Amino acid sequence: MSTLLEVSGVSVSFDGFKAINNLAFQIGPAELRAVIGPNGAGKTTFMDIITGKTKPDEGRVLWGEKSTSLLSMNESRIAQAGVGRKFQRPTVFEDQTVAENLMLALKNDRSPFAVLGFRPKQSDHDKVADIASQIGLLSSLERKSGELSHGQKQWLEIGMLLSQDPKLLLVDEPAAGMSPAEREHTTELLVEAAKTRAVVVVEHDMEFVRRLNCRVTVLHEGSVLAEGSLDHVTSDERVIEVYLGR
Ligand SMILES: Nc1ncnc2c1ncn2[C@@H]1O[C@H](COP(=O)(O)OP(=O)(O)OP(=O)(O)O)[C@@H](O)[C@H]1O
Repeated sequence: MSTLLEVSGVSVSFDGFKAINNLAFQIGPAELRAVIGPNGAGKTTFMDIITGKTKPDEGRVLWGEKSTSLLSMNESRIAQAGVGRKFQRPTVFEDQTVAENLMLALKNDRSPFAVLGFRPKQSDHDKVADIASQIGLLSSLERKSGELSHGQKQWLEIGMLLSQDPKLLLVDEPAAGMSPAEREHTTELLVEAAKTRAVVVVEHDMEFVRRLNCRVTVLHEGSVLAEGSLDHVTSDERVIEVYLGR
């Protein structure tokens, strides 16, 4: 299997505390992966390293067919290279419609000035409709985003990221605060997205992780403690110890 992202030997310390410790992680170009781990395991720092927000003290982060190092790139270049990140709280433009939010994201320029002189082509409208259908918001295109439910706002933001066609999508706790029906739709959305790109989902909710039905990486104290199917990792004695404190 080819590799899209390869992290190896990565460590980072904050004031002498090793938040990431000799971390190794690989993901393929069309793969869904769940990353779990107790509080403070290093999940957020791991994503910060991939997106360039935090630079590690040592190690390698290689990207794409040419194994380009992401470490020499700043955050915006890493985003341009195809890394999209969805934070926990949705950050859509509440006064704009769903269609307008998607159109803005499509143009990859969120400044209102860029929109003033912008005349969307038919192909842009088609792409917006296509993404709205993927995220289940086709019938809500003309609604103001502020009127959407929490779950719908999360989907809209995922759609805004998808419209930029990232090769790797990092998603932080997508199921938090969602109703059971919304969680189910989110699962489908992420599984579908991972058919054509790599998707890494950081999640605490094990039921949600089970439904993703994908390979799971367990982080603990900044390293990979276990990796494999959810059944495999949850039957690992060390994982049980970390989660249950035994
Ligand atoms: N900028 C920072 N300065 C100092 N310590 C930090 C910084 N960022 C993270 N840490 C510490 O590094 C460790 C890993 O934190 P991180 O947020 O990556 O864990 P996490 O797995 O995402 O946790 P949670 O599930 O609670 O979000 C924690 O002990 C945290 O306090």
